[in-house]
Amino acid sequence: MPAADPVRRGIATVCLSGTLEDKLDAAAAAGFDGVEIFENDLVVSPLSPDDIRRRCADLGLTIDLYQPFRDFEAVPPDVLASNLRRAERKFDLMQRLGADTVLVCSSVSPDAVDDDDLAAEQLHLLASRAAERGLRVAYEALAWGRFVNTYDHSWRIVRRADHPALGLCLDSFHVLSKGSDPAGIRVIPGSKVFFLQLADAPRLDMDVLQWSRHHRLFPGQGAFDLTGFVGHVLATGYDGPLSLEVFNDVFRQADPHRAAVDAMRSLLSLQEGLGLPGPPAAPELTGHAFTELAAGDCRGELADALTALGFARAGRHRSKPVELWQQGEARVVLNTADRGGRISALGLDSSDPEISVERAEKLLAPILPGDDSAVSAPDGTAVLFCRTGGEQADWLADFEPTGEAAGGAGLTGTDHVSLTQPFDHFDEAALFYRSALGLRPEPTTEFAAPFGLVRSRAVTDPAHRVRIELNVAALRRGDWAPGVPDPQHIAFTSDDAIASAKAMRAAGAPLLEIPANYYDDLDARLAPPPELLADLRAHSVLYDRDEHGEFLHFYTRVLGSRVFFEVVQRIGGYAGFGAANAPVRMAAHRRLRLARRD
Ligand SMILES: O=C(O)c1ccc(O)c(O)c1
Ligand SMILES: [Mg+2]
Repeated sequence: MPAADPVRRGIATVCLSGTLEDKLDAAAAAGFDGVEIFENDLVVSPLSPDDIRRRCADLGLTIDLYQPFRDFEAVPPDVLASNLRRAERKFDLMQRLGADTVLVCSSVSPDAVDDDDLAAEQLHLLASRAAERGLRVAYEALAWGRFVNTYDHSWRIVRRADHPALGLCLDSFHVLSKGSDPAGIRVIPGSKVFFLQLADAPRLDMDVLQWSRHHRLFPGQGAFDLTGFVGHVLATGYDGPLSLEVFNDVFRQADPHRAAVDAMRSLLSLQEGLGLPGPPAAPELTGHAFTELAAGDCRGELADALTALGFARAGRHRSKPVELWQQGEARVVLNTADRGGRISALGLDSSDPEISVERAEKLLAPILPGDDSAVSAPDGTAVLFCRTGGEQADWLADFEPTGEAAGGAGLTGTDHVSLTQPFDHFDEAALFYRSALGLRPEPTTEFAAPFGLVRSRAVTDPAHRVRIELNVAALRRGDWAPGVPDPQHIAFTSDDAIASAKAMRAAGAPLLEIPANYYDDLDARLAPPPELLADLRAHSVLYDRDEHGEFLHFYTRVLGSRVFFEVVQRIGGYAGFGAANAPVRMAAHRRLRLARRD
């Protein structure tokens, strides 16, 4: 980031996997300025507090917070005495660490009583003990605190305690999970906000402690309005770090270096939303230029299928074993140098490809070795920014036209690309596409598929010219699940799906058969007009409808091990992906795999 960047960025060690050393190394490598040291990470470490202090200094990290100190306030005198003794030992430790602020979270103890005056009096005492050593106390209302569980309540107590070494820790999760109005934060003087912790989360209707301890996400990955929240906090004059505190079961197991980069990307993207210095604005993405398949081991099968779908091999790469297949504006590139039968690259048209790459790089996307117009997405798919048909940098110029003409089956372009993500990188991928590419995430949906729940989230440009659908098994898949491993597909657009299906079937396309039960159920649920239902049934075309419009779509069989094609027709403003029909497709693919094995 430029030297003028005024924002300090921090991360709590609890966000990352591994030992304290692993966590500190990862935070520093990702460019964080500071850390919150989580008590358990220190207690299990063989490093002395002095070692930790030195190590952080060597890594260029400040220790911005020591946390948490629990169950302190509003207790009978004997408990208070023992709590103060506990606090003094932690103050000793903080002085050795060189950390000047301790987080005290609101009590969940059965010893505590519902008495704000007593809480304020005892926190005042704690703050004066801290002040004697040049330390400060940041009081945080846990959403499940026994008596104090909203930020406004914690602020009333801090105001009543009235000690310069006592302030608030505001944590976006506790405020937003309770549905509290964060605008009220604006009345708190910035000098009394000692610390700001940031976490996003999916909207879940569940016990708030469980929600917090297992499902927090980095900003931009969940459903909370973090930009609005931080805007209110900054309006108070708060000038401390933006620090992430994310308890998440997946991140706790993930490579900490990778998770720390994901975390940093979330803060850089948040800064942009706040109008703070950041990467160049995202150029408009204007369409799917092409989708590349690594086809070295299944070129024949893919070429036959594309031919039957009405594509022609329109070009041959001038220097690489790569073919361009085209129909209308739908383009598939078969790269026979690479194997795996997977989608290896997304070619996206950008109004300014150079700026698109520069932005993605600033948002920590790895530039692809050997191709400075491409970055690597979290699942390893290359994302190339291009300008189809432009005067400069037209990627099509790399292809020698073959003169082969498309038979044509009514396909006009690419509607979307669907990529199943590795379980551990789904949230990272959604944030990557949102931040680095400037796409917008749609709400997360879930559906029950034959081999388990599937979670799905699409990212699109505002005009829906680029759509990328990200899917993941909602739970880590067991060994049994025999569905297509990590399926991926390219969906092409047609103005008349039924006519396209007819033409493709006549040309011998390997289309997927849909069982009669589906059409009986469709009739019961949506009652399409009888002639339409008969056409859908006759051609194995699936159907969906919502308040915006209608959707007709059909699929090919799986080609190679995991890739297939879809044809879609959108009528009116239908913006979904026919999620209700996905289990039908999955079961049909499964049946074919079994048949192939026999
Ligand atoms: O889950 C907890 O106990 C916990 C601890 C410290 C925090 O800052 C917090 O937000 C939650
Ligand atoms: Mg917190």
